[in-house]
Amino acid sequence: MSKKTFEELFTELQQKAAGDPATSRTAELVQSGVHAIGKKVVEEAAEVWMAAEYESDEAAAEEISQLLYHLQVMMVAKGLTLDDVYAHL
Ligand SMILES: N=c1c2ncn([C@@H]3O[C@H](COP(=O)(O)OP(=O)(O)OP(=O)(O)O)[C@@H](O)[C@H]3O)c2ncn1[C@@H]1O[C@H](COP(=O)(O)O)[C@@H](O)[C@H]1O
Repeated sequence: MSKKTFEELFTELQQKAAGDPATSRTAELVQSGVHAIGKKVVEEAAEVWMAAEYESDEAAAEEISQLLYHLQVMMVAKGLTLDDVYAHL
């Protein structure tokens, strides 16, 4: 299992965003644009809900990680930083 913090993942995604879509899912998603990323955010959010209600804690944790990943991709695509978001916490 790979382990990284939320902040470490965000730094990695910022670097990957301008990379090769053939080898980076992040680059592929960022190039596909906010509309396509938004659909993934909604899809992953629904999967979090279903896993939390009907599946194991491990499955819920995995779906939550995928939602956090796609939220970060949206932030990168929009040019938002962690501080932009943390300002509202
Ligand atoms: N944490 C993630 C991560 N979480 C989820 N995903 C992607 O989200 C997908 C999960 O969504 P789905 O189950 O809907 O997958 P899918 O059905 O194939 O998606 P669609 O193509 O059909 O939309 C996974 O298959 C991955 O492609 C992630 N892709 C990358 N990362 C991390 O991001 C970093 C950069 O990755 P690359 O940009 O690929 O180099 C690395 O540290 C990765 O570990």
